[in-house]
Amino acid sequence: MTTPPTADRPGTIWGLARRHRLLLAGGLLLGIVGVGSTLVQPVIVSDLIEAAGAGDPVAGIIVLLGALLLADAVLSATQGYLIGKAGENIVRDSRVLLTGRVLRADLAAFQARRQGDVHTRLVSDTSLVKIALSQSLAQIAVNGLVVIGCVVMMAWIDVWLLLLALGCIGVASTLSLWLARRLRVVALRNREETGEFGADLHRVLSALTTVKAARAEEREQAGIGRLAERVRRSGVRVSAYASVLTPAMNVGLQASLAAVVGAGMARVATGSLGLADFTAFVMYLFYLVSPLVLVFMSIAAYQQGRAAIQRVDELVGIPQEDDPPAVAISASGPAAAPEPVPAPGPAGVGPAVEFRQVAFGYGEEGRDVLAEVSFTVPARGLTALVGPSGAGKTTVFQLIERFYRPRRGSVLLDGRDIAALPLARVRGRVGYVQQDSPVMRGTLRENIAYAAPDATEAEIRDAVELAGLAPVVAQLPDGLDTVLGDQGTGLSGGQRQRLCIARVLLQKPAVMLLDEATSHLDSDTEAALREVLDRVSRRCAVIAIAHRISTVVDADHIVVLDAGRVRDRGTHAELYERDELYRRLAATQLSGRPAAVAGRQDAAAGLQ
Ligand SMILES: Nc1ncnc2c1ncn2[C@@H]1O[C@H](COP(=O)(O)OP(=O)(O)OP(=O)(O)O)[C@@H](O)[C@H]1O
Repeated sequence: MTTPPTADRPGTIWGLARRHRLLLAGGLLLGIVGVGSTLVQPVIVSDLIEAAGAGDPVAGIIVLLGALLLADAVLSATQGYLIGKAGENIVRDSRVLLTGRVLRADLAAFQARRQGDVHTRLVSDTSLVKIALSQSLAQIAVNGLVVIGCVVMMAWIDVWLLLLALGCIGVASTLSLWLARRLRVVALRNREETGEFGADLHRVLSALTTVKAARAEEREQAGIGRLAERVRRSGVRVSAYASVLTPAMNVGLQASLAAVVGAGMARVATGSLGLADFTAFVMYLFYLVSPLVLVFMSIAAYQQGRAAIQRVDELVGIPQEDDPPAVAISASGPAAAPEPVPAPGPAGVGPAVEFRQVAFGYGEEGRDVLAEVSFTVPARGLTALVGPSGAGKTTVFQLIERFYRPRRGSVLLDGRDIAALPLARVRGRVGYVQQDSPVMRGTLRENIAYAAPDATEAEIRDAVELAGLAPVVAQLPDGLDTVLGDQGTGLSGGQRQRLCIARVLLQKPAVMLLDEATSHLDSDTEAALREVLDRVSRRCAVIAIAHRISTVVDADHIVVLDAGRVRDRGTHAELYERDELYRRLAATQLSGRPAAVAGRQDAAAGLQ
């Protein structure tokens, strides 16, 4: 279920970095000019020594040296700013890209991942991407150039002294490169473990009341503490490799400095090397030290960043919900534009939803949760879906929303296979009040208008009124502008259900799905809401999963699901008469009352 690469999906983080190549190149260019001004300084100092020794005027040389030092500082500051800006741009782009990929991810692929790990990749791994792609690479490039320049100038002054210096530095460099490679491995492990830590924290915090009620705080703290300890251990290993890297280089450099000073002084004493040249050589060696150390430190940072890039890239590749392509591509080139999606038929004509021989299971290998399910839902009226727990009722709704695709058979909306319809169209025509009444942090108004952000104030108030939410809003200090906490804290379960119903009413869908949407309501509120649904069902199809007999009795059609199969269809009276499972459900699960009483009352209700 992957979406082919498109123009707005560059594929990798490197693609994003290329978008900011101008800034990166500008920064690099300034860095290179700065390198030039750095490299020329020892030559000028050498000239200064010679001029001073010969008694020539030195003022001009001193001014030139001062100007070079100033230029060096300005260039280095501007370079740092440009590279930093490019880095921030890359972080923003990668976060926007990742957010889009995650929001449009195939639901099964998304659910297979740990949510906290996704969060870690989005928030902290993207920050490391910046360090790798902008700062580290720029440091490696600019400081690498300084190193190369110094080596060239040193070779120009005295090749033998250079070979001596490089011999000592070479050993240290080889060791440092090996350390850098090891560092990448441990850094990747550290990122993975940080992801696991985030995932577990997310698991616990999203079920905090359950943790408290189960008195599991200590157990959870200990478990998360163990993960934190694993992160600490791999983090310490990262620090160990990173901190050995610089001293390893330093030792090599100091050894080479000692060797060069010893051998160089001997050469100066014999007169085979001039003092001015020797001074310039030693200056280049000093200039080499910190860029070389920086190169290796940047390699270390880059290796850590690469681990993050790998994780970010992997998340970018998450399978996407497949939308039918806008233009079909055939072997002979682009085919004609796709058929236009027909507008819904006139009132009451044709079924709103139809299941044709649908089989479905979660995951590639999972068992069939639905098998050969066929039924139709008229364009108007209330259709109830009943069946024992686990029969597949919610799954039916998820297929209508096209959260998942059937393994076999087809789901039709307005007579069209939803597999061929644009997702936005399917979800625009279907309103879904979910079982767990999801409400987000934000105001009541934002939550209600979530699926219809352009709704007018009057429309919002109508929906609030219809959903029976008006008395709740009236009691809240800021009315519709009251801010709700995460998962809608601040509202009761029943109030959240009404909010979700208002949200869907505002959307004015052609098909309204209600999954246990009235289970938390008291009987008065439910009766009022049933009247509303009755009215709504005169202008659209309402499909309700209900355990309450009151909803089922009123339904125009009832579909009985059992173990993923349609067992029977009919009205309450018909089913009560002929279906043993339905009678049992009506007597126990549907009513929650003792079988004998429920049977009497329900039969009476059904025969009304
Ligand atoms: N995301 C999922 N991944 C794997 N299996 C799932 C998933 N969701 C549901 N199932 C399985 O699919 C079957 C049908 O679940 P479904 O939620 O559709 O039942 P239901 O009839 O709505 O049950 P209830 O009345 O208890 O809500 C169950 O056996 C369940 O374990």
